[in-house]
Amino acid sequence: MSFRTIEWRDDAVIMIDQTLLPGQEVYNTYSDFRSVAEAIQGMIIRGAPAIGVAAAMGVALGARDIIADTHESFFRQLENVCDVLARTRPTAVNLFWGIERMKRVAEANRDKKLDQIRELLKKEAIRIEEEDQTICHNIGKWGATLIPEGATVLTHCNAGGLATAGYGTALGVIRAAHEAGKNIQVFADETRPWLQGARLTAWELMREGIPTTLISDNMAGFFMSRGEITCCVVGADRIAANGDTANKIGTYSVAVLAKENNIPFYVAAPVSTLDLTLSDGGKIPIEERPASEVTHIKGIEIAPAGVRVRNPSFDVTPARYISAIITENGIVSGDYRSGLRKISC
Ligand SMILES: CSC[C@H]1O[C@H](OP(=O)(O)O)[C@H](O)[C@@H]1O
Repeated sequence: MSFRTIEWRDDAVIMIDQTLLPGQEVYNTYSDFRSVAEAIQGMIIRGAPAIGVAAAMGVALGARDIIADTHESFFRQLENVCDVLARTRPTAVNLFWGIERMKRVAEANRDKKLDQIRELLKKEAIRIEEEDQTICHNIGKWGATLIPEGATVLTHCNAGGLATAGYGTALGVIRAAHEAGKNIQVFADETRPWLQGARLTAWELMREGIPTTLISDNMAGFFMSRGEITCCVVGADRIAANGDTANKIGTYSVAVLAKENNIPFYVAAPVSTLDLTLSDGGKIPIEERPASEVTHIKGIEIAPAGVRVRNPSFDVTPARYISAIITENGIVSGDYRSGLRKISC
């Protein structure tokens, strides 16, 4: 990949600015938790696993800056740091998973000195980023077994290195199949309105010489109906206990079209994206983002001023449209409720 999505360096957090891609590869430095929260909310960094890492590093930055004479004061202020980060985006469960993991480390070491707790939180945040690399490679290995030689794989949004700590989930499957010499090619949905496919997925795959064709979202059905798509692989932001999956808006449409055309539709995600507390996808919170993301592209207005806009950033694909869910622990299909519970352990 030769880019870094996010990195802890010299007691600061370095992130590539994804709003400037593909035109500019710019790295920003963040020294406080509030600016990390703003980066998550503004999609400087985005993608479920990536914002989980960013939130964890934000907690570590916040803990470092807390001024407290007592543990009670420290932990009360740490709670506020976590709340600010938790309020950035509601759908990707990885964000809350990362924050809760950091809270557990702090709680488990409540008996230590404050500076020791701060150091342990920094190490945990770095560990989460490092673990994600391994997790995504394992997702790739499992998922590549589902990708036939010479396949044309359609993907939606960006579930790539930019959405994780570097290797990707859906793009991890694609990378692993490519690295295994399967001569695959990719059709990438542009993914309106934020254009993660056009701006990020195409950028990632072209850098690695993976043959990629960019299409507008409304073309996916056309190519499926003409037999040009072998399978679909997408990421996820939250997977309910029954397998219903929240992912970027438009994923549901791709899944229904895939079913209609008898094309396998796969979801690739780490087990940290599972939310087994939710029985089904109807309870997954769906983020609504600013109207300007729909009415403007790169600051250029493409709709009449004042037009009414809805901008749900995710939709939920019912499990019946999902052929299999690929995780770092293996592949689940069929009875998702029991399969996901087993694979999550
Ligand atoms: C492995 S990334 C999962 C998921 O996150 C993206 O959403 P966003 O770009 O708004 O953060 C997209 O839904 C990806 O599939």
